[in-house]
Amino acid sequence: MEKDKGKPGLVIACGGTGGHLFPGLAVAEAWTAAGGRVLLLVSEKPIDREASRKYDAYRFETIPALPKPATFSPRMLPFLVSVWKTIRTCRGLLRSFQADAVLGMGGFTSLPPVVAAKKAGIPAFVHDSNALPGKANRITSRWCDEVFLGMEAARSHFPGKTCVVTGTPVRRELTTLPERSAAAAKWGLDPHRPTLLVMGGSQGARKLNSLVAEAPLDAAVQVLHIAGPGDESRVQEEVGEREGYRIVGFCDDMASAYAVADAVVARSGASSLTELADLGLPSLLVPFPFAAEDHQTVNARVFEEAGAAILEQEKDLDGAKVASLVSRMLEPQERTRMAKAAKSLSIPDAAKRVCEAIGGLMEKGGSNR
Ligand SMILES: CC(=O)N[C@H]1[C@@H](OP(=O)(O)OP(=O)(O)OC[C@H]2O[C@@H](n3ccc(=O)[nH]c3=O)[C@H](O)[C@@H]2O)O[C@H](CO)[C@@H](O)[C@@H]1O
Repeated sequence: MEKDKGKPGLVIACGGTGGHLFPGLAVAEAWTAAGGRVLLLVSEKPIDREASRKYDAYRFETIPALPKPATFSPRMLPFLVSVWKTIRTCRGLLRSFQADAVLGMGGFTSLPPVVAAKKAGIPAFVHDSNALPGKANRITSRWCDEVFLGMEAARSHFPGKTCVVTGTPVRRELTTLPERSAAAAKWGLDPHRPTLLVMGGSQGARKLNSLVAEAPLDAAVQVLHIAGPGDESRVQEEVGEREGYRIVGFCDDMASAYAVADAVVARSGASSLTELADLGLPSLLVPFPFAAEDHQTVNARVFEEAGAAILEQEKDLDGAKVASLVSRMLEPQERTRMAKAAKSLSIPDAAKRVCEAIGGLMEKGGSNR
């Protein structure tokens, strides 16, 4: 590919899930706005295709998603062979794009591009958005010049590394929401009624969906329920015909969804939490129980301790309890108090901070490895 001379080229590895892709896209927006070029590396997973559809102005390349098997599993050898092959593919991509820096947004999909950057003598960075960083990022950080963090709580997990708390980048479209009335009209909802947004992360959440579907919510409360790809019709069956209850599969207009919400029931993935903090939305957080090392509980605890959220484990909930907690969050005084606490956790301009940190290191003369 022709290099657009003078424009610094950043490769962003952000495949595997919305929690990597969307912050990666936010960095792409900030980097190009500052005059740079970007190449986004995603996986072949359907969620990456679905979630990146709206962003076709950017150049995307796919590399394999690399789920790491257990250390002594017979699948370890094929995994290492795939990592090695993907590092070679990435070296070719970095060369043809004439990359000046590489940023991994998490997961083992970030490892090969970061290692390829080290081999090419290009500065490399990793961003971790969770309070308890993933194993992949802890390993990948060994090849990185600096580590960017979404939350201060993660710092102690990267001993000996230079860590910068940048916050987690949020897409530009979520920084200014549409009018509530326009958003309500889009979803066929009444802007004057209290509205609950239900979201299970970019890949949905079956059990959480059912808990809300069976909750005997106050009749005045409307619901916008993002069921996730593939779970829409099952949730619709569970809910039945209920006035003021909208169900969608994957939502490609989160700005309109947030604009109509007064309170949220959600998993506690880091990007969702960052958005709730930025927008000052009270939440009932139900961590995905099988998330690696239970990191979603650690994330949710940060919000619970700040008074921004109610934290409940899925196993301790039933429909009736969900309904009572939702009523509590929607009570005006409680809602205001929680909204303020959520806002206090917001780190604005995270994408800009990431870009400035990368640019700063590039100016200092690139990789210090
Ligand atoms: C199950 C699991 O292990 N999930 C992890 C995954 O994020 P996962 O993708 O599950 O969840 P996150 O909350 O981090 O991100 C969801 C993102 O998708 C967007 N969205 C969601 C639904 C939808 O229909 N449309 C849409 O655009 C949200 O606005 C948000 O930006 O990586 C995160 C970052 O390491 C972790 O914190 C999560 O714990």
